[in-house]
Amino acid sequence: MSFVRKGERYFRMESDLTLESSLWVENKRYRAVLTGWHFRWTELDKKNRDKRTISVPVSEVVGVEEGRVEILPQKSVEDTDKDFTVFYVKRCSNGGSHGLLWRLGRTQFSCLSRVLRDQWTKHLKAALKTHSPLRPKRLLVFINPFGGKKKGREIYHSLVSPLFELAGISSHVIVTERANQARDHLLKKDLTGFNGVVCVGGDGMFSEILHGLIGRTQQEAGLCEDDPTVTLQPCPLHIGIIPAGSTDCVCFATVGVIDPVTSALHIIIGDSQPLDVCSVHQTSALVRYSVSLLGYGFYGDVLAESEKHRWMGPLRYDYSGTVVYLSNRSYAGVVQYLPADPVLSSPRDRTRCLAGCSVCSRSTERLFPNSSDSGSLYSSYHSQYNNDSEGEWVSVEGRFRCVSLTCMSSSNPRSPLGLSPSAHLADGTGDLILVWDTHPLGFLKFLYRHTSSQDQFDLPFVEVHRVKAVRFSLPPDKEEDSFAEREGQSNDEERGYTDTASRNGSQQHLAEKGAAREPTKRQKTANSFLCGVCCSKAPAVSVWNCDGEILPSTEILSRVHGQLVRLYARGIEDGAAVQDYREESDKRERSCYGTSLN
Ligand SMILES: Nc1ncnc2c1ncn2[C@@H]1O[C@H](COP(=O)(O)OP(=O)(O)OP(=O)(O)O)[C@@H](O)[C@H]1O
Ligand SMILES: CCCCCCCCCCCCC/C=C/[C@@H](O)[C@H](CO)NC(=O)CCCCC
Ligand SMILES: [Ca+2]
Repeated sequence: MSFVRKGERYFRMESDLTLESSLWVENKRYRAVLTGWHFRWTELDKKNRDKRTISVPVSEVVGVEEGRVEILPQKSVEDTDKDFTVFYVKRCSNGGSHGLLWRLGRTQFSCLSRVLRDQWTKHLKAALKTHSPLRPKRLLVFINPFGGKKKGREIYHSLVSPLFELAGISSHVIVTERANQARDHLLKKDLTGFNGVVCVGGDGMFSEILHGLIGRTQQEAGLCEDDPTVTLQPCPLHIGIIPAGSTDCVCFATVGVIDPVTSALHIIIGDSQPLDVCSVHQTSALVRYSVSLLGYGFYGDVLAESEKHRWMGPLRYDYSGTVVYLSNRSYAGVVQYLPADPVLSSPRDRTRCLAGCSVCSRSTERLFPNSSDSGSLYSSYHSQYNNDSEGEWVSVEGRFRCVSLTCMSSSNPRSPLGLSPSAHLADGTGDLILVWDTHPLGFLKFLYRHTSSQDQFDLPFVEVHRVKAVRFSLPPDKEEDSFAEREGQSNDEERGYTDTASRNGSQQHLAEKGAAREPTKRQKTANSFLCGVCCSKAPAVSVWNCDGEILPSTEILSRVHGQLVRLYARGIEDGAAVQDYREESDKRERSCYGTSLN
């Protein structure tokens, strides 16, 4: 430890990264301390009995500038030689809902001397380098100018680019001129020097980036994406999502809010959230990848219907949802699945995957057993299939309202807890949700529960399984020309739950779930009303909705690839948990977390 005399005051340096001295903020004197992990300042006013401390984790410092600096509404620098400005992440409440909004906090400090100022800026910058190894230096940014409300360019240039500049990140920006341009660029062009890829757009644009990066990584590793048994190579580049689409489900489910500034700050500080990805194959050829929804039946039909009403914008999903619901369809199918280890977690354990999730961390340890530091993460990737004994496939057959597979919760503003509230972002499994054919009011109840915290799986015609892989096929009599049939013809089968039990090849299964029981009089009335509204002829097959794209195949095999990509995110921060942390540290040292309680 050394004490350095400067003027009449002392400041203390314990090592290269720690520093302590008096600093002034708006004429008030503070005791400021930089330890390895935190930068804290406490007011030294005798009347300040509470000793309020502002504490910012070094990993959440966005930038350190000499002088008195503002960046909003535009950058201005008052170049005084005893001052410096620290920018950092500041959390704001999000109206009580999950997920916290992040904003740029800024404090301008004054020192007694220029030497001391230089010490502070030097130490803070060095601490940043040491504690944030994944901060990007150079990013490749794709903007979809037509996504959502067509505000992608404006959002990037007014809200995101100034923050990147402040953080010293250089970016190469490409405004796309056609669909799949970003994917093709990532597949073919030189990506040397980039730490990550940022997509400004919605789920469709994210999917392009996902396909481009996964494809490029496998090409370079000499792996065949078509083979569902191959252990794919995780992508070395991180993906950042700046939400600017009409549906931003991946952003919502991984950050907790749909907010460009919050997402930009996660990118800047180099947050890293691994994400499971499902590969979807048809007869040994890769069809697509999915992260949020691989859905047959209701969700496929809604997407197909919504394509006819694109002019309605995001409202088309509500409209199409109503039309499809009223058409009261169910589909025959054979679903086979490979259960995940039930000891690790369950889709009905009522836990939530939040920032720092222990289930996902254990999965990281299993997948990357020899990596103590994130730099060597990919070199030690553990094969998911060759070392595990695969386990036994389970098969069920019957009529379904919908069959859905999601490898994350897929929470979104429409459904704040998502399709599977206890699913994990990075545990190497997906949740298979089977909704057996049922009466219309039952299905409405199932859908409605997605909008509240009521358990949508606690219904007799719904089951959920945590799985590693899923196969879907048509029952033997429906195998031929399924896609053509959907497109052109229809069969004469009548719909409705009353015939479910007799047609079901899985009687025992249904009996267990109670779906085969006789309808009540009230249910019969509702059903006949709804069937009057719906079309009497419906196709025998549905389509697959794969993250908002219709798949060209009905019979598929899907496999979950644990942690195949990494996002600049950290999972959903629970407002209550951060509050608890704040109160804890308040009790301990009367500090607050990244923001002043004043
Ligand atoms: N310049 C472009 N012109 C036309 N389409 C584009 C362009 N750039 C990207 N796309 C495509 O637009 C689709 C939708 O983009 P995005 O997800 O950003 O917006 P969205 O409004 O949420 O989309 P959706 O129409 O799926 O709701 C993506 O699948 C992407 O491939
Ligand atoms: C009576 C109230 C009924 C309310 C029903 C709420 C059910 C909401 C569940 C929403 C699940 C969305 C899952 C994510 C899907 C995305 O990968 C995909 C691409 O953006 N979106 C769609 O396919 C868009 C298709 C959206 C289908 C609804
Ligand atoms: Ca998962």
